[in-house]
Amino acid sequence: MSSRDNDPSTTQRRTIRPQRELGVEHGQACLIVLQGQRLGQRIDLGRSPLVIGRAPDADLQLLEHSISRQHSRIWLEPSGYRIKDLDSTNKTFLNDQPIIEAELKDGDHITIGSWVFKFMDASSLEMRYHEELYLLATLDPLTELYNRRQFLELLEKELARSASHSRPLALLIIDLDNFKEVNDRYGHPAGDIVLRRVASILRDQAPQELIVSRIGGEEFAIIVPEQPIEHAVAFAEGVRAAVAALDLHADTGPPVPPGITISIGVASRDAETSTVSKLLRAADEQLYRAKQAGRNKVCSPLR
Ligand SMILES: Nc1nc2c(ncn2[C@@H]2O[C@H](COP(=O)(O)OP(=O)(O)OP(=O)(O)O)[C@@H](O)[C@H]2O)c(=O)[nH]1
Repeated sequence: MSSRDNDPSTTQRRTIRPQRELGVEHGQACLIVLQGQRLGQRIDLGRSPLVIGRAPDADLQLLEHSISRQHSRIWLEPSGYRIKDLDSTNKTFLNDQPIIEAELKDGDHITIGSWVFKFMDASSLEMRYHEELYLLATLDPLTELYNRRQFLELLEKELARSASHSRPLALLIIDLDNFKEVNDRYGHPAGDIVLRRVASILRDQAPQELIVSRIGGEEFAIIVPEQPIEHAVAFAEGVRAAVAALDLHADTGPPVPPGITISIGVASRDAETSTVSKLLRAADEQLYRAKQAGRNKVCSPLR
């Protein structure tokens, strides 16, 4: 196995699903990795064709020498999904038979190089079971945002992608202000209502390409791909203002507090923050500055 085979960006493109898209759409199908890196990983098949290959611009990039740059294509026709071998050197196999083009049926096994995928149709019970498992494993039950584990996985992939394409990447760490007081004064269930309300503001404010997660008790994070830090700071300022303007009494009535504020630390990928832990630490340092500066603030290396 070459060192590139360990690249964490492998298979990243179709695996990142913003929260709003969670749930099986009618007609949607997926591939499950049965053999290869990230065993059990699910790749959603939408309405646009999926090109599988070794090339960096393949929709599903598999970094393995036995796989051609453009190896196979899967696409949706009115009758269902089809697969075609793109004249690859080592062929595409469907249920162990080499194919040129074929219809995909629920449960089919696709072999490309050393990878084996299982095709699952949205209507299959197994697909629904996988969907449930996927949601349980990746979502925070209170807010239905991504959980910490999924956040860390997505951040690692986004960092690798941003580095390999020399694209910017920013990270926001968001912490509720004086939240202990909310719990102490209004009770834990009221605290949960506040957390859910803040989560829904974050979800509503964030454009679809942003990745919103709950990474701790009263701590959230938003990954901002493809944006310079100036844009991420402007977005953070908008989120901070939207939460500060919340009228919780009007929304739900007592026993929740009348309002809540948040502090936000923003950092972006550069030579000093090129790993998950370094980028997290940089954003945390900015969050600390925001708390020290009196809370209800956005801090970043810019200000
Ligand atoms: N209701 C509720 N409270 C939680 C949950 N997870 C953590 N907390 C509470 O969040 C509070 C965090 O308090 P601290 O870390 O002291 O921070 P803080 O009071 O927000 O103060 P600053 O961050 O300095 O503004 C604690 O009271 C935790 O019990 C949760 O899921 N639900």
